[in-house]
Amino acid sequence: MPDVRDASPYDALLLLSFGGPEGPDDVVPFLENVTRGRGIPTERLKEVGQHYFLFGGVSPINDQNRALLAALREDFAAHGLDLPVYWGNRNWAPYLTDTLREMVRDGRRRVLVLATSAYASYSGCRQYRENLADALATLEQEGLELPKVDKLRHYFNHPGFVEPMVDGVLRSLAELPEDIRDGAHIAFCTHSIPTAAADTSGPAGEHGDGGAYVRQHLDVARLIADAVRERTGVDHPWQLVYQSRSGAPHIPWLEPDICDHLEERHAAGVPAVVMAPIGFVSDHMEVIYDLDTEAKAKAEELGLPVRRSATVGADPRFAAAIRELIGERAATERGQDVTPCALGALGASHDLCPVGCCPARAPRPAAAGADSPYA
Ligand SMILES: CC1=C(CCC(=O)O)c2cc3nc(cc4[nH]c(cc5[nH]c(cc1n2)c(C)c5CCC(=O)O)c(CCC(=O)O)c4C)C(CCC(=O)O)=C3C
Ligand SMILES: [Fe+2]
Repeated sequence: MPDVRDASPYDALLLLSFGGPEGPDDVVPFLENVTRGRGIPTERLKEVGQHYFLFGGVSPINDQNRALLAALREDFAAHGLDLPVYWGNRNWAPYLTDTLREMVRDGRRRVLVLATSAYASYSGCRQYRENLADALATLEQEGLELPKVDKLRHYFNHPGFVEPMVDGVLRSLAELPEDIRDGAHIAFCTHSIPTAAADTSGPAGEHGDGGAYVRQHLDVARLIADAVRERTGVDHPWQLVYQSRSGAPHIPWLEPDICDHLEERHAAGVPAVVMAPIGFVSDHMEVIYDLDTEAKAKAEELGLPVRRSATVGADPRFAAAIRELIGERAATERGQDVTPCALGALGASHDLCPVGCCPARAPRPAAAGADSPYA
C-alpha cells in the first residue's frame, strides 16, 4: 500500500457526477441538458419528467453527492491526506465547467477526477470524459491556463465498493420472512444500455458479447453472491438484469428488464426476490423510481415479496477506497511500483482509457484518456 498521505503530483480531487433537479422548475431544463442531441423520444421524456414530479421535482442525487463529499473530506482529514475536494456535475448545477474554472482560479494544476459511475461504457465513462473535454475547451477559450486532468480507474471490483453491497444484500435477506428467506433469488440490477454500446464497451479488442460493461457487472454479481453464500450458508440463485431502458423501441437494449424478470421468477414459483442495484453508486432517481416505485408495484401486483438492497452511497468504506485509489494512482504517477487493489476475476482496470475505449457513435474529443487532445 503506497503512502496515502501523499497525493502528489495531484493537488485536487474533483467529484464528477450526473446532477439532478432540486425543484419542480428544474425538471424540464435538466432533462433538456441530459438529452441534448441524444434522440430520446418525447414520450419517454414526458414519462421521466413525471418520475421527478412524483418526488416534488427533486432528485436525491445532489444530497447524496453532498454526503459523499462530507465522507471523503472526513476520511481524508482522519488519515492526514491534505487534498481539497471539489464537486461538479454534467447536467445540473454545480456545473462541471464552473467548478473547473474555480479550481483553476484556486491554482489547481493536477486534477484527479472521481466519477460517480463504477463501470466501463460510453454512458458511464467516455461521456464523462467528453464533458471534461468540453469544459476544458471553454476554459481555454476564456484564456485560462488549463490544468492536467486524470480520471480514477473503474472501481467496480474494489472491496470498498463491493463489501457495503454485500452487507446490503444480507440486510435485505434478513428482512424477508424466515419461511421464504432461503428460497429468495437475487436480481442484480443495472442500467440497460443499447446492446451495441455494451458490445463495444471497454478497450478495443477486448470486447466479447456484452463487452466490459456486462463482464464487469457479472464479476461484481458473482463476488456478492459468493460472499452471501459464505456468510449465510445458502446458495441464492441470481441473475444480472436491467432497468431504465429508453431510446427507440426498434433498437436492441440489454435485457431482461427487472419487471419482466420479476414476472418470470414469480411464474417459476420463486418465493421472494432481493433487487441489488449494483450498477449505481447512490439511491438516486433510477433506484427510487425504477426499482422502489415501478418494480415494487409490479411485485405487489404479482404478490411476490421483494426487497431492494442499499447502494454504497457515502459508506465510510467507500470513502476509504477512494483514498486508497488516489494513493495508488499518485504513486504510479510518481513512478513507484504499485500493486493495485481489486477483487474478482478481471483484475484492476486500466488507469488511462486507451484509444478507442467505449467508443461514441459520433466521435468527439474526450479528456483524461490516451486520445485526449489535452496534455
Ligand atoms: C449506464 C448509465 C448510468 C449509470 C452510470 C452513471 O451513473 O453515469 C446512468 C445513470 C444516470 N442516469 C440518470 C438520468 C437519466 N439518464 C437518461 C438517459 C440514459 N442513461 C443511460 C445510461 C446510464 N445512465 C442511457 C444509455 C440513456 C439513454 C440516452 C443517452 O445516452 O443519454 C435520462 C434521459 C431520460 C431517459 O432516457 O431515462 C435521464 C434523465 C441519472 C440521474 C438520476 C437522478 O436524477 O437521480 C443517473 C445517475
Ligand atoms: Fe441515465
